[in-house]
Amino acid sequence: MPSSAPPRTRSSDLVRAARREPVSRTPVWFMRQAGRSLPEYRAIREGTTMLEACTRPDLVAEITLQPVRRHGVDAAIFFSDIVVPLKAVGLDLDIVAGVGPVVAEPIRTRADLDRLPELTSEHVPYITDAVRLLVAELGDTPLIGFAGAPFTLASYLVEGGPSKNHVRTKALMHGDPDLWHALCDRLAQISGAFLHAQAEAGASVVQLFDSWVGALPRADYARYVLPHSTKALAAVADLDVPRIHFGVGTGELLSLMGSAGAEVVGVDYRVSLTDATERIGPDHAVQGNLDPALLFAPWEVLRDIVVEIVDEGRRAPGHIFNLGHGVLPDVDPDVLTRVTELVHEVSTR
Ligand SMILES: Cc1c2[nH]c(c1CCC(=O)O)Cc1[nH]c(c(CCC(=O)O)c1C)Cc1[nH]c(c(CCC(=O)O)c1C)Cc1[nH]c(c(C)c1CCC(=O)O)C2
Repeated sequence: MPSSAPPRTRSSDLVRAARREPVSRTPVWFMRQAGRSLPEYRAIREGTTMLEACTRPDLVAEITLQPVRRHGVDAAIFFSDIVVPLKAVGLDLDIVAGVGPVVAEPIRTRADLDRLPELTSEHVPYITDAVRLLVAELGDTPLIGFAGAPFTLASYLVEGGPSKNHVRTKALMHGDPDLWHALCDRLAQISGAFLHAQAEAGASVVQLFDSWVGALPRADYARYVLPHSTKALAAVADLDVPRIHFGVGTGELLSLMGSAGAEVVGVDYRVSLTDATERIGPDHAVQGNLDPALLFAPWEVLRDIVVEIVDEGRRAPGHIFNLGHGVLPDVDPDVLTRVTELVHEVSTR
């Protein structure tokens, strides 16, 4: 199997945990560890829009490294956004601070699909450049590449922006299944190619974010989502990189998500790791699942909860410690450092 990931990260605890191999201690990283919780991030981002920052390899590399230096986490997550590949293929969209991705003209008809060509690595030279810079800097620490999953991307494209109820998305899915599948097939190509570009340039692990898929019942997930997420994950099957698949509110979907092809299933904080492991089965590692809101709780309380999650994780086939969703912007970053140290301390084998 051809491997593009740097061989020196092969024996890292993160990669080993993802492969359900023994680790020296539980690896930990935090979704959204780079970003507004860090004063050094707010300083470096001043005067640059989010999407502009994503196209500058020097900025991307520096922002990606900031939380690794500060917290001593076991992985870097590439600084970018799930909508960057959509912008790269020419779609008119922006990331509005405090709101999220906003699409100028939503995609709702077959003709609209023409505005969404397939992605090749030529669309994203700044991504592969940034990955190469990072891999050189990171040494033994793995870099996690990522993409948005077809459902979550489709939701932004069909709604035109963030949505609470995904009304237009669900109406399209059920009202015009052919168009839905055509849209998601295209998005699976784009996400898969985006993951492939990052892994080929040196990312050691990839994560497919299906953040909003918890809005669906199992039957709809199986029919309208699973084949497309499977295609996106299969796009990196030729590279030696473990895959993580995560969504929010996915308690009812966990077993199906496990069948999409990833080695690791991300678990949000609504389901215990013990229950999640039972649902997903012995062939997958799990990632999670501290409630990001609990980072605001008194340390004595937080401490016990972190220890409990580490203990549950030790009984799972493999465990990567993380939050159950992203870091909230106003969290005290010192708490993240303390959690990292605690996970390492109590899990050392
Ligand atoms: C749904 C989703 C998006 N983007 C992403 C997801 C999936 C993860 C999740 O469920 O949280 C993925 C993402 N977005 C960002 C990262 C960077 C790496 C990291 O996790 O540290 C990652 C992995 C940077 C970002 N992406 C965004 C920011 C904030 C913009 C800024 O700092 O100016 C960052 C650091 C913008 C963004 N982009 C999106 C949202 C909801 C927002 C926040 C809007 C806001 O509250 O301002 C879409």
